[in-house]
Amino acid sequence: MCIGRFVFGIGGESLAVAQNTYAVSWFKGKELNMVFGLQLSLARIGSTVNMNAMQPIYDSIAKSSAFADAPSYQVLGVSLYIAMFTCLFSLACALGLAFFDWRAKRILKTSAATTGETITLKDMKTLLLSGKLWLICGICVAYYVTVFPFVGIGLVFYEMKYQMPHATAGIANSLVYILSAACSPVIGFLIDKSGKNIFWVMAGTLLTLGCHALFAFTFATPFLPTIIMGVAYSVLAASLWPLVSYFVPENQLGTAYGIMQSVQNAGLAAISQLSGSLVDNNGYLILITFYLVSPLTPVSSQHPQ
Ligand SMILES: C[C@H](N)C(=O)N[C@@H](CCCCN)C(=O)O
Repeated sequence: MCIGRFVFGIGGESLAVAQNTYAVSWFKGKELNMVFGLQLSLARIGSTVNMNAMQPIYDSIAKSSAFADAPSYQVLGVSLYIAMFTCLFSLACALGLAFFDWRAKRILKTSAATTGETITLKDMKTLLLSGKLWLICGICVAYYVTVFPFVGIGLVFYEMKYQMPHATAGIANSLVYILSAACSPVIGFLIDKSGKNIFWVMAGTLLTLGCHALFAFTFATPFLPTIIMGVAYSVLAASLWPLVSYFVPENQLGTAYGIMQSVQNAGLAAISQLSGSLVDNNGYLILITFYLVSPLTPVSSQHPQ
């Protein structure tokens, strides 16, 4: 399983780096934040379908006559084969993209997704010494560790703190992603119109901070902070990722996004472990208080655009 997850991580994250680089190369100076919003929206539709569909798929295979006596790992294997079809769909889309890129290159007599320049060792050194890049990486990791691991353990959190039945807790937990799927493109459009990415990054961070405070210190309905968190996450993600393209030259974008994803994933791996151990040993109040402190890092590391 660990090998499978390792390969999955390499594939998924490389895909994300390529997606971000293509998006900037094709849409910079146009509606870039909206394009990132659309990408986020589709990614979150995928997460929501995954969160809600896999268990029913597994249950219906287990109940089917063909697998009535099958051990659970076989039922799981068949469920994962079904999930594999969405990866094949993704591959088909990538092939379509390659075709359009090749066609654009032929018509425009240029490389569509790059300037034709490749990164040099000198560029790499300049990039690695760029304070702005590391600040964005800091914002990214400090913010994302308060959202993805929170959603990861959210189901049990809603069940335990708010005594919600399993199904209601599942709905509450999916709300962050459902809202993000619905509103990310609109938010991206609004960010394009205002052109103030750093302001929106700060707004998203502060709103998320408020949500964690409500989760930690009140027993008011959790639906309100969950809904706000869905909107705040969309605001942050649609404004943060395009920000890289404002100061990194086009031939270094892939490397810059690769560094950003690596830092993000290193933080997520560590904080997911820490979240589990904090919940088990200290309870949810300490965990949410920890989430409350983490976004302060992005707020304190931002300066006006
Ligand atoms: C999957 C990746 N590690 C990630 O965090 N992606 C961001 C959005 C990246 C911009 C769109 N390609 C996310 O919020 O899911």
